Amino acid sequence: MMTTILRRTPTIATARTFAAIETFLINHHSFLGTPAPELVLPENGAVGGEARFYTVSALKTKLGPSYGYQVRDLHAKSGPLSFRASTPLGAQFAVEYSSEESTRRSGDDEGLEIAKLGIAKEIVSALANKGISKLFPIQRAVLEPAMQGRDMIGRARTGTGKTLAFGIPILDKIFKYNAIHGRGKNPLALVLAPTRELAKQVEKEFHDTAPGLDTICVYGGTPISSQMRALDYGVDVAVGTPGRVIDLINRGALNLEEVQFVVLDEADQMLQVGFQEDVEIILERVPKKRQTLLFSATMPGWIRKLTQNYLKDPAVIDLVGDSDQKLADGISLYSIASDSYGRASIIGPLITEHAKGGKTIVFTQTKRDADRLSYAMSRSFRCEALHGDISQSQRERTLAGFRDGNFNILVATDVAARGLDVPNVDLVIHYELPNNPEIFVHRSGRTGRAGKKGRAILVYTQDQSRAVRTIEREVGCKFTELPRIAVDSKSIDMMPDMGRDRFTKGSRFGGPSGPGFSRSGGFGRSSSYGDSSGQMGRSSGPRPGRFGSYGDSQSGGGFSGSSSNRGGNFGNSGFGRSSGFGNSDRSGGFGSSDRSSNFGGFGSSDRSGGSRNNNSSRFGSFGDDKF
Ligand SMILES: Nc1ncnc2c1ncn2[C@@H]1O[C@H](COP(=O)(O)OP(=O)(O)OP(=O)(O)O)[C@@H](O)[C@H]1O
Repeated sequence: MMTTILRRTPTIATARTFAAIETFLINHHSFLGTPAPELVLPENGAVGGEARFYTVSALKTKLGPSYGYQVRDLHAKSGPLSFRASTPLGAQFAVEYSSEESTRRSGDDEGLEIAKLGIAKEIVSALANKGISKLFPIQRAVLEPAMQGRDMIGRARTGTGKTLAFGIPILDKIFKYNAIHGRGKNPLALVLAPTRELAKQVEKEFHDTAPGLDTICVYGGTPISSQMRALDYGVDVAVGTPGRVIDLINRGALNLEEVQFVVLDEADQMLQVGFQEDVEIILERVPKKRQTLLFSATMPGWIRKLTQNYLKDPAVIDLVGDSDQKLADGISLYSIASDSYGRASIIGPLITEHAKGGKTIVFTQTKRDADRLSYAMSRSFRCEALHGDISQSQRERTLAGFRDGNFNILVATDVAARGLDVPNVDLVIHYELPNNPEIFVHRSGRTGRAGKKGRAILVYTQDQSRAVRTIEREVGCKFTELPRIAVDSKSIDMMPDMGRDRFTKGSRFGGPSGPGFSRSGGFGRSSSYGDSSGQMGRSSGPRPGRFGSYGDSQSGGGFSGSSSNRGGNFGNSGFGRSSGFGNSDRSGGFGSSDRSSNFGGFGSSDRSGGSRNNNSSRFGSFGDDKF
């Protein structure tokens, strides 16, 4: 109670605050049957005579320790003076750039000097502490329209700084807004991300960039109560995964009525079927008058059409454009053929040869393969697995250990494909073909970030060679073929089961090449990468061609371009609205164009409770543990 009184108290507390506290103490202690402590007014901090104003810090010093009460300021951190009590009237952000800056902007292709942009000093110095003093191209391109309040679709290659591209203008605007209106309890910005790890990373980048603002990251797999408490103290920015955000809304803990900025990071994934329903539930709670920003390194054609539902007159900032090359510049690509049995055994030699002591991420299609491969490799290397069936606390420990260099090889499902920014990942190995070209771009993009160089190696079976060419065409890249690595039977025996059942689920590239391939109804390997039980499909919405495979269809496997609606129970993987890309008229080629959802099975929830008030519950959850 006292905490609440003081938390809701402006930085300057009046005698009224004291009266409220006094009453509380008397009532509370009479209830306990103990004498109420005498309230000692602070000597310091009084402003003016009889008005008796006291600083909150004086109150905290005096009252907190003396009486054993926890006393907190409004939000966890100190902010600008005054308290924003009313609902804001909409964006009131005027940003002037210095003329010097304007000149620079129109000129050369050097990064803009952040210190000269009129951005809040705190942001400038926080960025400088991180060694960031000039904007990257996407940041430069986004800044002005973002500052003008434009909705936006932003595309730039992996590792080119998209987080700060939307982060800097939003944080700057919040600083300026708070300076005028004071700080409020409800967030002004909401950032949605598809995985917990990415949400955490984005929140950390926001926090590091604006330490004076309060940011929170909300995601499943962690106690909701602490997130509710933190929200109750008030935040400026909420970052989270959709499931947990909805939970918090339903529990009345997260109020989005004051949100003025919404970001969908990895927008093409956030708007894939499954996530999209959750995103829509959330957007219904956000004021219509807002600025919405969609960012990703990949923006398939369908997304542009879909965004009309979410964006008003968006500025499209596309630094990839029609360029054939969709990968980040510094990534060298290699491919290597292997048969299914031998593929696990060649990973070690590939790492030894190509990682050169740096970090490696090996991407598998299934959680089971991630576990098995990491287990098998752990006999010779220090490595760990990361996927959605691992407890959240272990996921966090694993990622932290990988970042810190406690081990250098991470074997992960596509839960790690998007957004993760781990320094010094020198090598990415696609242990199996990804489900679609977007995922290939994102997986590969875990290396070669922020101007650094990196390598990505695609392992394929001989009968997937057509699919490899298709990737080259779609991604605008060229693989350098590595010589086959001879594998002796002893090392295969050390990798029991690896590769034997790959095609019972998993990649939509490539035809069957190993025993254990089982197809149901002709396209059973329809892509779920969780082992999670699939739910039903849903028939709604005219989204074509999402079942296409781009396998080599020697065996008739390339199911291409069902014109179907969403969903269906295909194969053994549950939810089948996965992934085609390519033309539906190309049998066995990429399914036509659209919505290349790459995930089939619905994993269990990112939501730890709360009611779902919407038909999307029929899908089970789309939490990130589906990967
Ligand atoms: N202006 C800058 N100067 C130096 N480093 C920067 C700058 N902007 C961002 N970075 C760094 O570049 C790295 C990549 O940034 P970020 O993760 O935002 O990339 P991204 O474009 O979002 O990548 P992805 O598409 O994989 O999500 C981060 O480590 C970030 O701190």
